Amino acid sequence: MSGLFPLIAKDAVVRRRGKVLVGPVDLTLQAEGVTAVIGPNGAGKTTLLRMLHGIARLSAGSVRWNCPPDAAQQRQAFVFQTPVMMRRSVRDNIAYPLQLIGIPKKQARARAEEWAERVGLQYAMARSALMLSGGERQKLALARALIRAPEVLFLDEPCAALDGRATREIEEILLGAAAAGTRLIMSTHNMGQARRLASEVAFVLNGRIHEFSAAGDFFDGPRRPQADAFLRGDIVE
Ligand SMILES: Nc1ncnc2c1ncn2[C@@H]1O[C@H](COP(=O)(O)OP(=O)(O)OP(=O)(O)O)[C@@H](O)[C@H]1O
Repeated sequence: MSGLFPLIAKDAVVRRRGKVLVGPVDLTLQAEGVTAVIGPNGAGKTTLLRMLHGIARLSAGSVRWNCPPDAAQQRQAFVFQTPVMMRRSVRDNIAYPLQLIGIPKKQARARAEEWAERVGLQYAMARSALMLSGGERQKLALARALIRAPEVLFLDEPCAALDGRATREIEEILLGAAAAGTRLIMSTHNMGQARRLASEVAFVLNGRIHEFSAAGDFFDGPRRPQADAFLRGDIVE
């Protein structure tokens, strides 16, 4: 099986109702690292992630992985900002992606147990997923995404509205996934989180990638004035 990377976007544009939401974007992502997508509200971070993942229809340009699109899709997962829970147990929710690809229920449930333990949800396996707290829901969403060992995991604000402790726990899971070889591409409003996790930063403003740099360089001294203003907490439009 060939590598998924590089991911190459060329002049990629997502337009809806005559308005450009993202683009044109030229971006090459390599196999290594954790990419943080940052920028003000409404800048286009979510749309950019959806575009790269292949679930936002392109209006122009291209987004290509190093393998055919169907195969690439199978090798990725996406954790949405507000994950959808099935009205079933935590165990069934985590096991579901494996059942979808034909793994027998018993085996899928055994793997779900392993993942519940890794994300710290083993105590909640029999509970309805609808009863979980925000932090628990995110852990479930991560276990459900990681159970198929995706090569790439997109995350849209995985810690939005979580407190410090839940954020730390989620970050530990993410670092574990990255160490195990999953490529992370995530949006975040939390600059502390971007500093802790990211090896590279894409700064998005008005649907364009204004700056794409190694995280250390970006946080030490962004090249673009808008990025600098954003990091200082100014309102950037
Ligand atoms: N399907 C759609 N049709 C029309 N406009 C949309 C659609 N989806 C998003 N938008 C608009 O596109 C812009 C970018 O939205 P997006 O959610 O990508 O930004 P964001 O940077 O993720 O924002 P936030 O930080 O607030 O989550 C916003 O102005 C939003 O209202």
